[in-house]
Amino acid sequence: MLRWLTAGESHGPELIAMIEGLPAGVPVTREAIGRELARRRLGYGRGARMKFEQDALSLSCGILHGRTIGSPVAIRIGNTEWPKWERVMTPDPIGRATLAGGRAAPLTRPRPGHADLVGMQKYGFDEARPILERASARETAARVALGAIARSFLHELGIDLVSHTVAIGGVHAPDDAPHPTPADVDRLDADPVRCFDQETSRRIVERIDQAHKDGDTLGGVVEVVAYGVPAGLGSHIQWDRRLDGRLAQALMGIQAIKGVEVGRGFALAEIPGSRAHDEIGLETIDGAAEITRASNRAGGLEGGMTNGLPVWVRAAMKPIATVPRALRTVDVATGEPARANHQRSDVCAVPAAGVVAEAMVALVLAQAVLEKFGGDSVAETRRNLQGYVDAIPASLRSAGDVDPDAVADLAEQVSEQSSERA
Ligand SMILES: Cc1cc2nc3c(=O)[nH]c(=O)nc-3n(C[C@H](O)[C@H](O)[C@H](O)COP(=O)(O)O)c2cc1C
Ligand SMILES: C=C(O[C@@H]1CC(C(=O)O)=C[C@@H](OP(=O)(O)O)[C@H]1O)C(=O)O
Repeated sequence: MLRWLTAGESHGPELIAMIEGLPAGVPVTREAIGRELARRRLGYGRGARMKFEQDALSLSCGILHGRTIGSPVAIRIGNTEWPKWERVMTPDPIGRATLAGGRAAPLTRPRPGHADLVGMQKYGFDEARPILERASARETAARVALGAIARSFLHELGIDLVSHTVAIGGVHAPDDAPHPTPADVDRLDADPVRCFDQETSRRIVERIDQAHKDGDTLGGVVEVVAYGVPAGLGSHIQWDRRLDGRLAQALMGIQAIKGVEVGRGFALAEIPGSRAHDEIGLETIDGAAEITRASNRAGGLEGGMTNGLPVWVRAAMKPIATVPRALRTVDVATGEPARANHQRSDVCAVPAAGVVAEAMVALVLAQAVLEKFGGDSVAETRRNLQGYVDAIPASLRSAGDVDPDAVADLAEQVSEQSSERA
């Protein structure tokens, strides 16, 4: 079983990530993980901290000469901000009274939308510091590091992922905008908001500038597409084995993600079945008849299982909770109405959330691959996968990838449906 955990506070000395259950032979280097961590720091609209803090990465165990050896992998990501926080965040029982104000001042004005208030209520604290430290999305650096390893494993099996920004602050890429493939990752990462459509990107940057001027924050929507995923990961047998449900939890488990969509998700609820599903056809390819699909509105998942088409999921992020034009709250120290704590913050972290979403999808897919195919070495997993694919009878063979979404087609159907309703 592939399982992973993270530990660490936002302003603590380090984040720690651990993953167990990977086969031996997965290529892993500091450079490759470092590249993924750097991608997570990208994005127009991120706050001051991203400019001066680095992810100080070290690989503690489980990797020898650039490959996993089958034992647990542990990763350490040092917070280079630590020296400034060493006293405030010390694990030693120094007593709060010995700390002066500034960074050490109790955070008694909980921010609406963050974990502050409910965390204080639940864990019995009179200020938010012990809550926000772990609720902070600083933790996502640890997940991205783990995701980099999962990606590498998937890549060995011909599975590759890409993520991109679909919308920020109400500015959407057109439904018929082309979809990126893994070959487009560099181009996407070079874009200030990781959006594939240049005109949308330009308008999003303007929108972020406006929010910044207004002392406001923004959310948005990201999409992850995984190519080369074999049919049959996940299962229809029990609710908790459905891969769509597991992906939804993994995405919803990212800080500030409030909605998840599989394939055309919500749009499918608007149209009749005759227009919503991916019709099955036959095509002769190299002299053999193969099963084809006219579209991929289901996002590569039917009955909780992958169906051999690209897996396609979206996640909606709420706006950042630390709004510069601070929201109304209560100062729990005085019992008086107040404005929420605000020091510094991202205006928008949607592009980074896309990279985190990619990592979470990679981890869940790697877990599902290992459940189905097992293997103590990558070579064994590959053999098992190939054996399974080869054993599918000719009459059930699929032609493989189609266009990932047929979005334009569906958009047309949705607007037809709206005009029918009107
Ligand atoms: C990559 C990323 C960066 C974030 N940066 C900030 C930030 O700078 N300030 C903030 O208040 N929230 C930030 N958030 C969101 C908070 O972590 C989130 O609002 C908080 O955990 C509560 O959300 P929840 O209700 O989903 O748990 C960020 C989230 C992500 C994914
Ligand atoms: C540090 C990261 O993100 C942080 C996530 C975050 C939050 O509240 O979620 C708040 C901000 O931190 P601070 O309050 O110290 O300015 C972000 O910078 C990171 O992504 O590496």
